[in-house]
Amino acid sequence: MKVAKSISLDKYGINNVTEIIYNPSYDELFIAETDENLQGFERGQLSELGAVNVMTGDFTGRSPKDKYIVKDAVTENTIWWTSENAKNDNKPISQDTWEALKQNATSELSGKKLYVVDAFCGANEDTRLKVRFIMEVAWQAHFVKNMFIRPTDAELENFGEPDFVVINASKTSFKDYKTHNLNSEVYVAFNLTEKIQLIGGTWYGGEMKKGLFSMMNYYLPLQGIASMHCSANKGKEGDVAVFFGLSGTGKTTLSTDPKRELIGDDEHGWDKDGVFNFEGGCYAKTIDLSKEHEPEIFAAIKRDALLENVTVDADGKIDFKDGSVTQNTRVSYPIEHIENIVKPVSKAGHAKKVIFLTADAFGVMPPVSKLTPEQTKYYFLSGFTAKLAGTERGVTQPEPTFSACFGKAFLSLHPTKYGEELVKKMEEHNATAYMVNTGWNGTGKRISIKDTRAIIDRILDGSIENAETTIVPIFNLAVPTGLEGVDTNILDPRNTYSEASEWETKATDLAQLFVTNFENYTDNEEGKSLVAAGPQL
Ligand SMILES: Nc1ncnc2c1ncn2[C@@H]1O[C@H](COP(=O)(O)OP(=O)(O)O)[C@@H](O)[C@H]1O
Ligand SMILES: C=C(OP(=O)(O)O)C(=O)O
Ligand SMILES: [Mn+2]
Repeated sequence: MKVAKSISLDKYGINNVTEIIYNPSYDELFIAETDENLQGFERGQLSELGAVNVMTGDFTGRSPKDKYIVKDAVTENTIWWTSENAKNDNKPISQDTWEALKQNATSELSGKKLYVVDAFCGANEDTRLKVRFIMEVAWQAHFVKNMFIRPTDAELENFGEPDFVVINASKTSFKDYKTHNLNSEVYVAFNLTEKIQLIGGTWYGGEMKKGLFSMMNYYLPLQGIASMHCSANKGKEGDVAVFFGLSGTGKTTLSTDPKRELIGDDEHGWDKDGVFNFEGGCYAKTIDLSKEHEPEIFAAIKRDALLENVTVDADGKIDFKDGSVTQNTRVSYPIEHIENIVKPVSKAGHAKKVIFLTADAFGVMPPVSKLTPEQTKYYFLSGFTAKLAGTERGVTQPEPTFSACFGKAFLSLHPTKYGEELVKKMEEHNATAYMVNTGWNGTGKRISIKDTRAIIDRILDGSIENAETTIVPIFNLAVPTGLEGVDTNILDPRNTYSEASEWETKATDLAQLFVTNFENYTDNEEGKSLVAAGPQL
């Protein structure tokens, strides 16, 4: 323990704590999480790459159905609440239910030896949250140390009172959920007045990371700052690119580019000075991970990285191909495990290129399209992709989905708010947008990482602007007819089918889904005017 601190957890309702391990070092965490006396999911296993692997039990992905926000004077008129006509994951709970959940979590943690980790969410001092994580499981302390911004000793000394507190009681769950009309024993609950997140019943690390993202998505747009579910990197000329996309579309894979400095792989803000990371680490998918296709991520899996739900045999040998526990196998690592990163603070200038990643399981979308400003707004609000199996509970097959702003599950405010903030920044800084399909085409196969990387290179070096384009009908998307380093046969998706009419049938079906989904946004003039930028039947 570098900083000796006397912290009382009584104010959170956690009493009689026997010991507090405060901001432990990586070495202390390693010893604690591999302790042979640990049982069950608490115990990590050392793998051949030096990283410890942990299993998270039933919950190997987020559980959006168990997410709740206390509806009170602070949130009543600000949160984008779920409604019968427009369902989302922001389900209201009463103060009474909150008290019951808090009682459940705090009584689990009372009387125990606990870990407390203080860290930052957000790279900029003026908008970051000082977050305190409280938990009884060592590897969870390791996870948040990897994922959030690690304060220096001096910053820790002056940390003061946290802006937000996360109480993780994953070992217990809420048996009395039916009385309170909740979905299950599991809870991921937020109180914006008390500024506390409670977790019970799920061990999935992603709940802590994405929970705070939802909170940044609340606070930043209200201050006129774009808050984005995207990765970001910076080229040699200082040129910044952001890559939006739902889980599994390639944010982490494609932003980790040895030619460019990584800013971050998942959550960013865009303010008057530029793009900045919320996090201090990355959370990469490891299913089918190969040294050949993703060498930087592979190399990041070493001591201090933390594997989740990866198959490791008794000798520590890893099988990244095994998805028998979940398709959503993961590794978290501090961003410094990637060699080419923006240092010392994960921030850079304004973005010039905005890329929307979609993993289209229908085989309709072109691998790359140039978007007009109107199409940019339309496709951002639509947030089309296929949900891949695993990251959310219950999703076992790729499912076509419209996830507003490419991150509906994490939006605390109405989607149009995120659209407004993004468009404002893009217009101010002359940024252009592209849609990149990292999913499937008429061949039935996923577009190769190699082709996608070459497409991204041509967007980022600007050469795509010189390419001739053709308009793909129905969607009216401009696609280049040739790009250096990219298989020409795949650029127009119609050419990947033996009969172009097969594409047309699928495209018509998908266009219908777009049109229906966009009805969520046509209750005002601005929304109505965007319909013309979408697919036309
Ligand atoms: N063409 C492609 N582009 C990007 N990723 C691809 C592609 N084909 C397959 N993949 C795989 O898809 C997954 C993308 O996941 P990831 O980059 O972690 O997504 P995200 O960060 O958006 O959740 C990785 O497992 C990657 O290996
Ligand atoms: C960690 C998650 O997302 P992503 O795949 O975008 O990193 C998640 O949705 O739980
Ligand atoms: Mn990711």
